Amino acid sequence: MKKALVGSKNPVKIEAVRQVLYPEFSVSGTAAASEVSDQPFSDVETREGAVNRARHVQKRADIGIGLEGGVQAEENDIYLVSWGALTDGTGTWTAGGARILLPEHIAAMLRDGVELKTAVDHYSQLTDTHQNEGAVGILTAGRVDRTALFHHVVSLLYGQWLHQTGRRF
Ligand SMILES: O=P(O)(O)OP(=O)(O)OP(=O)(O)OC[C@H]1O[C@@H](n2cnc3c(O)ncnc32)[C@H](O)[C@@H]1O
Ligand SMILES: [Mg+2]
Repeated sequence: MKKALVGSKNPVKIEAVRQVLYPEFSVSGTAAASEVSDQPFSDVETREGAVNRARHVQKRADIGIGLEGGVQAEENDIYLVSWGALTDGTGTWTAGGARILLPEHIAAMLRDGVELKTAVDHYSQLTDTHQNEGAVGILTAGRVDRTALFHHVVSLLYGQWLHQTGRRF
């Protein structure tokens, strides 16, 4: 079986990739440096983190996948953003996920330098939300959780790869 390696140990990221790639690929995750801030603060930085993670892990698998969460400011608002990258060593494909407005209480903590996962745990009075429903799950009353958000991103990545390398339309 071909091997896909995810550049993270976060179970929600690995599960999102497994849902899309298994059984065509075996799927596992390992720590990989994003080489960006722990809290990426723009689409550019978040995308770069995803690409770096994917490239680092691809050397140990057939395809490498990087998924990165971040935030992007628009006027006075801050949005949660998600980016993904897939590389097979010959090319790299990228895609972004849905974005959602962060409540002002969370946005204010981010402006003070607090990491999103800490702000969301504080806001929700829960723990380890980033490895479970995620900010998006909390903010949508469970309608869209973090696995579902990354699932969509991974489908976009895998679909692009099939389209351009497998010539499937
Ligand atoms: O172990 P890794 O793969 O690093 O997983 P992570 O949960 O830290 O996720 P990211 O590094 O991709 O996310 C960057 C920051 O944004 C936070 N974040 C992003 N999306 C989130 C979400 O849906 N819920 C909670 N925190 C989120 C995350 O916890 C980090 O503080
Ligand atoms: Mg992280």
